[in-house]
Amino acid sequence: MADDDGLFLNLGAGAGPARTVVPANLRPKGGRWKDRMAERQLLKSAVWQAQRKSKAQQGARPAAGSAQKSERPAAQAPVDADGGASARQRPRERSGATGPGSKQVMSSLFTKNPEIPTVARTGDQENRVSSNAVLDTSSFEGIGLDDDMRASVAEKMGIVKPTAIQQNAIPVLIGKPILGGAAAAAGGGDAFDVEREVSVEHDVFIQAATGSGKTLAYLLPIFHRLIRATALATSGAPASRSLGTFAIVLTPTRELAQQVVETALPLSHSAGRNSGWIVPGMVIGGEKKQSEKSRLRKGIPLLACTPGRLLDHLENTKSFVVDHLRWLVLDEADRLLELGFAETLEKILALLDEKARNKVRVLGHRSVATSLELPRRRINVLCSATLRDNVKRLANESLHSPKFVSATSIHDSADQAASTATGDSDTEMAAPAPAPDAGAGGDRYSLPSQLVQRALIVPAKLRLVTLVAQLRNTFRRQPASKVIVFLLCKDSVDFMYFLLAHGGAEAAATADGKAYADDLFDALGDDGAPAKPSALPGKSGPTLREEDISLESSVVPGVDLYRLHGSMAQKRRTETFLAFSRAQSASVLFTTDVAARGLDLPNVTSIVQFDPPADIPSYLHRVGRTARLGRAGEASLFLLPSETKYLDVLAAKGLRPDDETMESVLKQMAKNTGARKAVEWQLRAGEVQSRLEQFVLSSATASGLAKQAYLSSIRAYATHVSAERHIFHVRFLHFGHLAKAFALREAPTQVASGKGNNTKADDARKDRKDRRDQEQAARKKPTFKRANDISEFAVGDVGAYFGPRAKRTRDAGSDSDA
Ligand SMILES: Nc1ncnc2c1ncn2[C@@H]1O[C@H](COP(=O)(O)OP(=O)(O)OP(=O)(O)O)[C@@H](O)[C@H]1O
Repeated sequence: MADDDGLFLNLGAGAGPARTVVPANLRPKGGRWKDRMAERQLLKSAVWQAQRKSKAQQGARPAAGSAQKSERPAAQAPVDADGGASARQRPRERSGATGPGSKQVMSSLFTKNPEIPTVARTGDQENRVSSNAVLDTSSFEGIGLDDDMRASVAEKMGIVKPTAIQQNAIPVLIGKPILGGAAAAAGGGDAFDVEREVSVEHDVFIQAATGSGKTLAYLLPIFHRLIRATALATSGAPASRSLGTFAIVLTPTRELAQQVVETALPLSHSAGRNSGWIVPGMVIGGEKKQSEKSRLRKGIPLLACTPGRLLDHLENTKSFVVDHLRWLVLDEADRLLELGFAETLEKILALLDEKARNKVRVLGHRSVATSLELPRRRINVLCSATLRDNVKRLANESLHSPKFVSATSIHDSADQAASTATGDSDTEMAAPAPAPDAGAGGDRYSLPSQLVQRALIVPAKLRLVTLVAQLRNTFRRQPASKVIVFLLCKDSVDFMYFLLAHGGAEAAATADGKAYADDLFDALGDDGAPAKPSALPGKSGPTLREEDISLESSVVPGVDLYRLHGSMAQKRRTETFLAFSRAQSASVLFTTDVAARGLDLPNVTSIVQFDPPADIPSYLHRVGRTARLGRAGEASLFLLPSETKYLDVLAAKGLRPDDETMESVLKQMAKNTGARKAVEWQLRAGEVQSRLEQFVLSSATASGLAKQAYLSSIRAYATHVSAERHIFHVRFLHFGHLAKAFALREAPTQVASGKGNNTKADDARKDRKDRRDQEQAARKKPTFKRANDISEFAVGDVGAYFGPRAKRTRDAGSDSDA
């Protein structure tokens, strides 16, 4: 007994009332009466649980059904002494625990959980050489970048060497000079200035891992050529904004457009006077069309925009001059297609082609607009981190004489490119460390090889506390971490943001006058760090305020919390995006997939996919927000035991996250309280959960948000793609257990009564409809027009594919730009 300083519940079968032995380090001592009371409540509940279990054991049967079948536990499954899930993974701790007189601790969190399947460790993820780093062996000089530009890129952006994709793409986009044939190539006009060298122009497909510098891979050559054209112009219309737009960059989201402009801004101030006129700007909707029109009238030589709004201006804005357009870049091409922009893209391409046909271009060095330094025709550039079938089709239909450029190779066709993951290139170039590419089903994906991926199988009841533990551990290990937590829907984002901001507040007088007086930090032993809630709830408790860009967390001390989703006002979205990007200190961004694609949020150290991604590309883009440009990064994926098969889906695409156990995360959280034994860390976890639940009970806003998040995420869960519905199916969810993940003590009645739940008949009907749709789609001539996913953004043409927006339950990260 002396060495057993854990909570001890003696439950001899039929041996009368349970005896509770409280160890010295856990015994309520001193402090406020409320703390002692809370502690006593916990102990009481443990005794009660133990007694129930003891009764259950008398008629115990083996648990039925595998976890894969259902998250719902068997009605009378035996309850393990230290929690079903953990005990099954650690047979030694489990052994003897259920016998009469054995040591046992009960927490409702650790009982009646489904079995956690064992996941094989891949174990080869640490210490990999990075695949998207800057190349030491190369230089911008070596790939022909203009001297002045090189100098100012180094000075203004601190960028001195190219990444592998830049090393390969920049020379192709700059154009290799060849001799002869100038007059003919130049259309016979202006022979005076037609010189010996004419570029061979290729459209370009740029495919590289996330965070490998694709944006500069196309921006640098555009600026290089415009600056040279300016420098060599001898007469004609002077270089100025009034010449109109020379390059258009199409992006799927407004944030991405904004990011392109931010990246381009320092370039426009490079190379002295020759670049000053190359002003980057954007039209993305969200502001008055009239003010966009007036900016277009002034001229925007480098225009970043979203597709709907571009098409609108092309059709309706007379002062939008594209006579000299030389580049059309489709950034994140795969996402543009997924969002259903295919038709819009087609119209844009057709309109631009038509406008170019009507324009007779006479080339020569006299003026910028006609300069031979620029491509003779419009160059289309497609950028993507994935080479999926739909993107390949778009490439085949929209690119002329294309080059497929990756970090390791340059090819003439998409199929050649897809067939070579690394090496085996048409053209020699520096080969970075091979990234884990996968090519199943003709798709090709690449991830930074230094990224460490983990999967955590967590029963529904323990999801919330494990997330809290995960975040606390991360910041304890690396206090300056930046973390992004991906969630399924905007309501979950609002709830988590609010809960983690206020849920650990030291004291709060709530609406009904009760005091919320739990001190989470005592429970977690935060080395005496005082809880500093961002806003101590006032009389009516805290509220979710639009004007707060960030809140200081009271649950994960010293950490600033941000949130981002498509239902936020555009201004707030922009401010949040910028604030989180610039944050230098510990911060967490809760977001939907609105932040998954293309956003360059510097120094993000870890990604937590608390809700699984909608599909594989989403997985790829989410985790791609870390481990950028050669930096280290880690990504963890939370799965329910019933979702374990998703690991096979990932493995089929070459994505093999390592297993991380929930216990290790929870133990780690409790470690600095001195808790070592299962009874201790489980008690800590139970306390955290219980206190978050108390907060939700005590705050009207929190409980409203929790219920809304709970209902919305169940609805969103039902929208998983049909191919994965055998894994992600509402039928597998245990609504009562899931409520705990939202700090609710029970499932809100709307769902519990079955209103929010799909019936078997509903599921069967949906399956039949999906099958019919698939068959219909298969009968049609293959085309890149079909969106293959439910949009996170609900933009433009999405309605045409999926019906009215109101029906969608995933986050409507709206980018409506039209
Ligand atoms: N040669 C370089 N040297 C140093 N930093 C660079 C270099 N090229 C790009 N960067 C920086 O690397 C970061 C990632 O670049 P970028 O956003 O273009 O990557 P990406 O490949 O487009 O990623 P994603 O696929 O996620 O959109 C940016 O902050 C950018 O400024």
